[in-house]
Amino acid sequence: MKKAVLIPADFRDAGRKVFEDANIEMIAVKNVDNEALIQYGDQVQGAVVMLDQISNDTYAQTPKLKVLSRVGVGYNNIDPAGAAANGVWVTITPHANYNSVAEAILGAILMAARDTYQRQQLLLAGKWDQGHATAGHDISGQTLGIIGYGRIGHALAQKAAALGMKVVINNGAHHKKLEVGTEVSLDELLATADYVSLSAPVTKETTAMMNKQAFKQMKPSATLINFGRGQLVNHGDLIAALKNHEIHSAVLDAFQQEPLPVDDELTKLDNVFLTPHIGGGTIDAMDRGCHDAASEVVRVLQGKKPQWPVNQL
Ligand SMILES: NC(=O)c1ccc[n+]([C@@H]2O[C@H](COP(=O)([O-])OP(=O)(O)OC[C@H]3O[C@@H](n4cnc5c(N)ncnc54)[C@H](O)[C@@H]3O)[C@@H](O)[C@H]2O)c1
Ligand SMILES: O=C(O)[C@H](O)[C@H](O)COP(=O)(O)O
Repeated sequence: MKKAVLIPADFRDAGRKVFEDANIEMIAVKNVDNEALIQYGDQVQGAVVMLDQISNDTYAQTPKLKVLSRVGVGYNNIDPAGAAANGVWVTITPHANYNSVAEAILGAILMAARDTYQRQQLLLAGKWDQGHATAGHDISGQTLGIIGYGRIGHALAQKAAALGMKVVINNGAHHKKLEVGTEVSLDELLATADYVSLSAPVTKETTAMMNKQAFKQMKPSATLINFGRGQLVNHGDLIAALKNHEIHSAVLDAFQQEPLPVDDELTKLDNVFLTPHIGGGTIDAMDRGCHDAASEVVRVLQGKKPQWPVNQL
């Protein structure tokens, strides 16, 4: 009997072709979430997952399921141990989007350096404010603090250094050999960086690591950039720090609650720039991600170990 997988409706052709070539049937649904997994639980051996939360209770109703393949890197929407306990691999696509995210962060820095978004808002409101005193800084010579020196952090460090930024890096307790930049303590990074960029995973240590205390340690002229996960930041403390001008601004692509409620306090501030989790969402990255995610499913359904598992069976 033909094997079947659950895919999101917008799954790209680059991934569909991998399934077609392996003669695997695709069942497309709007969101591959608990509801869809339960609905097709007696049919599918694999599923491609985006950012929907998958609960451990679901596996009781997915007897054939062997693999949940994430298009993306963060897997805080799935419990890898819970999946493994039910005989389900969880895989990610580590090569697909790190450079795209690094480019997006670089864009955020360049834009924040000139308050570009805020200046457009003023212009559109009829205020031609050329005010030189508040016209921002060159990024060359400024300090970028990178928290989380993995794939994204490394790519970002290279790009920022090439543009003349001073780069300081903190990778928690995991020391890494650096090609550019200097490893510093978290305290030093927060105190010296003009831009603090988050690219660490969500763990016990990193959850809400950017809190009231951390914002007080940052320079009042500094910008927080979060293209990691919303859970890294205490939402209420960030709003207070922005309102009280304890930090200059924030560029945010990830939020504690996604979608960000349209009436969230953040949306009312004029020193923020918000995007809907698009850091790794270029067409190129999604083509690579869908291709790699499908390849992982095919490997598992062919009885092989996946290339990029985040759990072990
Ligand atoms: N906005 C987006 O679209 C988007 C896209 C891709 C990834 N992400 C997020 O970015 C994160 C990083 O992605 P990546 O591919 O670089 O992952 P990665 O695993 O390559 O790098 C993460 C790095 O963080 C380090 N780290 C762990 N604990 C830390 C701590 N307490 N303090 C500082 N550093 C710590 C790790 O040692 C590792 O070097 C992902 O977990 C995901 O949540 C977001
Ligand atoms: O499709 C999306 O929502 C994202 O582009 C993609 O899933 C990125 O996920 P991440 O790499 O942040 O885990």
